[in-house]
Amino acid sequence: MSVPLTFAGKVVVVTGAGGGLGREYALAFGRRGASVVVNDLGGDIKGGGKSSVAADKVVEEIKSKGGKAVANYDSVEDGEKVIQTALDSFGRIDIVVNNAGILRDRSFARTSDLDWDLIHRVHLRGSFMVSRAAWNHMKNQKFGRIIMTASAAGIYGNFGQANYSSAKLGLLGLANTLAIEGQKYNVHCNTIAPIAGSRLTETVMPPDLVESLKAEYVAPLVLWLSHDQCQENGSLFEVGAGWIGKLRWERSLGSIVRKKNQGMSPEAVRDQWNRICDFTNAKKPSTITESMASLVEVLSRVETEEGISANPTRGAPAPATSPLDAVGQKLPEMTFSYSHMQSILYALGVGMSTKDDDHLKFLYEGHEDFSCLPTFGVIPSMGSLMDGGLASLPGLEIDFTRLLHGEQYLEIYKPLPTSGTLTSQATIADVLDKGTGAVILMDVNTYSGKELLCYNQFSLFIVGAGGFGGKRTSDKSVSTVAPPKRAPDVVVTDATTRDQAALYRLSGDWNPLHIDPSFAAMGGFKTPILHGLCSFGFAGRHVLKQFANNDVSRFKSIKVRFVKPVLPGQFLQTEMWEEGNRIHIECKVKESGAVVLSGAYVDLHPAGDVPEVLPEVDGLRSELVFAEIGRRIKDLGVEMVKKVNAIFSWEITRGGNTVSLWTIDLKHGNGALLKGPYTGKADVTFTVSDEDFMDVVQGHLNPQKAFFAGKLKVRGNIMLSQKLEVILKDYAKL
Ligand SMILES: CCCCCCC[C@@H](O)CC(=O)SCCNC(=O)CCNC(=O)[C@H](O)C(C)(C)COP(=O)(O)OP(=O)(O)OC[C@H]1O[C@@H](n2cnc3c(N)ncnc32)[C@H](O)[C@@H]1OP(=O)(O)O
Repeated sequence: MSVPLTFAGKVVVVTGAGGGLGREYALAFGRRGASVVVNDLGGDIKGGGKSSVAADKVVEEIKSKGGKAVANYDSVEDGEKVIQTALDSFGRIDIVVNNAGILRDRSFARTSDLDWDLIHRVHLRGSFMVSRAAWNHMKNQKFGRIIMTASAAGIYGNFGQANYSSAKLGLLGLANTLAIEGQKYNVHCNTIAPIAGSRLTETVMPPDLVESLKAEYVAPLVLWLSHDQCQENGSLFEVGAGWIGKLRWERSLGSIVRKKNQGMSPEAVRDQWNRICDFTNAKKPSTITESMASLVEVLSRVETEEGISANPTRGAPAPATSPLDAVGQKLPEMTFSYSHMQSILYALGVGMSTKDDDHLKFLYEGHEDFSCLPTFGVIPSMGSLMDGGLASLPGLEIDFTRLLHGEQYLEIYKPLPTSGTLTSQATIADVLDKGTGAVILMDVNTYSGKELLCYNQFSLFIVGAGGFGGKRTSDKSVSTVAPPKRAPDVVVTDATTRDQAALYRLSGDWNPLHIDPSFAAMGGFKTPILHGLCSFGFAGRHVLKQFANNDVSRFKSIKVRFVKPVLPGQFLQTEMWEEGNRIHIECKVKESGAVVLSGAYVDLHPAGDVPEVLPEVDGLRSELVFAEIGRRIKDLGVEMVKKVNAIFSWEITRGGNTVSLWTIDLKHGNGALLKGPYTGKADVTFTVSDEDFMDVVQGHLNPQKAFFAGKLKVRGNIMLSQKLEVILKDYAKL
C-alpha cells in the first residue's frame, strides 16, 4: 500500500480560494494536514466588488473537518499582506498556489486599456507579488513549492482572450525562471493549465462538458507538485477530467540559410522554408543552454561549410546520420605556416618564463640553441580542426559546448622546426560509445613537405552523446599506462596564471570554453577551464627538463588522459616515475589534490642515442615505417590471415618487373630496413606511376617518401599476419 501524502507542518497560501479550483485546493490541503490561508477578495468574475464571505465559508469548511485555516481578503496585488497573514497566523510559508484570476473577454479589436491592464494586474502581477513575498522565506528554509496557473488559452490562443492568453503565458515564463533560480534552494515552481468547470470556464463551455471537468480532478496534481517528495521543477502540465499530460518544446532541426562571410537574404529563407519547418528528427531543447548549444554548433558550421549548398536535397528532411558514419572519413588537408613567434607564443602559453634561465632557448629566437617545444606538435592541425573541420563530417553533429578533450597521444619523428609550413592529414580512426559520452578518435599526421614530422591521436569526449549503439573500445586507441605503485621519483609544482587560457588560446585553440564565461556555463562549468593541451604542455616540459635536460631531440612521444578540468590560476603538480626510457606522469591540482592527468607517460630516446636514421630514408625511422605501413594496411580493411611471417616486404614494379624490393625483418633489433634482392614471395606489392618511378630510380624520390606521399599504390593481395600486427604495435611503443 502506498504511503499517503500529508502536509503536516506545512503552510499553504491559495489565492482566489473562495470558490472553484482554489476552494478545492484549499479543502484538499486542509484535509491532508496543511495550515491553509484562504485568500479571496470576494469580487465578481470581472474583478468588480469585494466581500469576505467566500473566503470565510471555505475557512469554516476546513475547520469543521478538523483542519487549520485562516482567511485573507487582500488583493493578490498586495502580495506582502497575503503572505504576512500566513506568517502571523502560522509562523511560516511553504507553498503558494497562484490561482486567483478574473476574465474580461473581448475580441482583440475591442479590448480596452482597462481590459488589458486589469487582467495583467491580477494574473501576472498578482502571482509575481505573492510569490515574491514568499520567496526569501522559502529560500532561507530551503523548501518551497510555487504553482502558477496558466491556461490552454495562453498555450494555444483563444478567440476573445488576447489579454488573458498573454497574461497566462507570461506566467509560464515567470515560472520557468523561478524554477531555475529556486532549484538550488529546493524551491520548485511548476505551472498547470487546468481545464475545469469553474466560474471562468462556464462562460465559454457547454454545461455538460463543464460538469465532467470537476475541480476535484485537478487538485491532486496541485497537491503532488506541492509535496516535498516531488522533485518536478519548471514543468508545464495540462490537467482535467482525471487526465494529466506534460508539455514540452519541440524544435525542427532547421536549416542554415547563409554562407560563410555572406549576408542572409529573404530569398534564401524562402528557399529553405520547407526544411526550416520540417519536424523530422526534431530536437526537444529543455533549457536555454540546450537551445543555445545548437546555435553555437550551427555557427561553427557556417564558418566552415557551404551553408545552403550543404543541403543539396532542398526541402527534403535531413538524412539521419550516425556518429559511426564518420569512421574512416578523412578531413581536407590542413596547412599551417608559422614563424618563430608562434613557437615562442606556445612556450609562453604552456608556462615557460624568462625567470627560468633554461627556458630562454624556447623564448628567444636569438638563442644559439633556439628550439621548438616537442608538444608544439599538437598545434599545426589545431586551428583548422577547431575552425570546424571536424564538425563538417557526416554523422559528427558535435555540440561544442559538450566537447571535452579526453586524451592525447603525440609521437615526434624529428625535432620540430621553429618556423615553417606544415601540412596535416586527419582521419577519424574510430568512434566509441562510452555510455556517458561518445569518444572520437582522430589520427593526424603532420608533414614538412613529404616528410612525416609527427603523429597525433586526438581523443575527444562528447559528454552526453553516448548511447548510439557503438562499441566501447578500439584497437586503434593508444592506451594509457598506470604509473608504478611507489612514491614518485620527482615532483614538480608549477603555477598556471589567471590568464593562462587567454594566452594559450592564441596558439590556435579558439574554443570559447576557455575564455567566455557564458559559453563555459553552457557546458556546465562555473568559470572557463584551462585547455587540456595546456596542462599537457606543462607536464611535457616538466619531463623534458627533469629527465632530458631540455634536449628536444630526446623527446619521442607523450600520452595523457584528461580526467578532471583545471582552472586557470591553479597550481599543477606533476609527479614523475622513471622506468627506463619511459617517464610515467600523474598530474594533480595542488589546491584540491584532484588528479587531472592520469595514465600519462613520456617516452624518451636514450641519452646519446641518435635516432636511427636509415641511410636511404633521410630521417625516417624504421619503426615509423612499420607503424605507417601498419596503419595504411589497416586502412585498406585487409582481411587478416593466420599466416605468421616476420618478414615484411614490398616491391616496386614497372611493367611487371620487380625493380626494387624492400624487406623489413621484424626479428632484427629495432627493425632494420634491409634493401636488396629478395628471393621469397613478396607479401605486399606496390606500384608507382611512371613519372614517380623515374624519380625513384634516379634517386630523386625516396621510395619510403613516395609511399608516405601516397604515390606508391598497393597492388595485388595483401596478407598481413596477426603476429605482424602485434609486432607493429609493439614497435609503436618502442
Ligand atoms: C575539434 C578539435 C580537436 C581539439 C579539441 C580541443 C578541445 C579543447 O578546447 C577542449 C578542452 O581542452 S576541455 C579541457 C580538458 N579536458 C577536460 O577537462 C576533461 C576532463 N575529464 C572529465 O571531465 C571526465 O573524464 C569526462 C567528462 C571526460 C568523462 O567523465 P565521465 O563521463 O564521468 O566518465 P567515466 O564514468 O569516468 O567513464 C566512462 C567511460 O569513459 C571513459 N573515459 C573517462 N574519461 C575519459 C577521457 N578523459 N577520455 C576518454 N575516455 C574517458 C572511461 O574509461 C569509461 O569507459 P570504459 O568503461 O570503457 O573504461
